Amino acid sequence: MKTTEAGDARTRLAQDLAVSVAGALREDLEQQERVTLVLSGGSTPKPFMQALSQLELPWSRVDITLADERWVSTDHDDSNDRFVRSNMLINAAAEARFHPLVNDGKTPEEGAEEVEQRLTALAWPASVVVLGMGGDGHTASLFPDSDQLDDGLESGALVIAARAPSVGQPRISLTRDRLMRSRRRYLHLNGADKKTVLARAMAGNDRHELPIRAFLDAPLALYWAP
Ligand SMILES: O=C1O[C@H](COP(=O)(O)O)[C@@H](O)[C@H](O)[C@H]1O
Repeated sequence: MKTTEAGDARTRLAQDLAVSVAGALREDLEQQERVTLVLSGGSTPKPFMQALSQLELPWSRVDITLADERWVSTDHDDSNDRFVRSNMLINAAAEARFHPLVNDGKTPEEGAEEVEQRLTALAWPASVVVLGMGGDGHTASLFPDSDQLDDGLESGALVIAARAPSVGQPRISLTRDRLMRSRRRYLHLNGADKKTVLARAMAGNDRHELPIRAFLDAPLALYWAP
């Protein structure tokens, strides 16, 4: 496929996903006062967030948080917080309330408890969780080479501090348990490489090898473009 065609397909996919997510939030907002939307960082979600931000919704009743975050300052290039503020909390969605995963703690280990308390106050189950996936099969910050992977997959905590040799910055991540406390989950992927990784994940069951597997045993809507 030519690059421009792939780009068009990714843009259409991002728009379709935005329409689905907005529909889900609207549906839940008819039943409850506030709803929770959990988003992922990384490069894939940018056009999705921009499309979603333009859709009409009672955004002031939407609480947005992240599946994971790098423990960096909020003006750092790698900050998901900054990414959400620049690409999601704009247009109509500027009215939404954002709940960051970072605080003044020097490390995620130091800051995690306060983040846990803060996020506990949101409406759970979340209406929507949008996951991404890395080429190593990680999702959120549940990395195959992380000493905290078992905790992330098994513990009933809301968040964990996570470190992995494969990534430089310390992270904070929602646990599998919390990500699964959601009415709808979407997996947003672009590219042939990620399709191959997902196919491998679907063909096996070792969650330590490919942590995304921990999310494949329950409904997960796949949004993939070449
Ligand atoms: O590091 C991360 O990577 C994955 C995928 O990122 P992408 O750049 O390939 O879209 C993301 O889902 C995850 O939340 C993030 O921490």
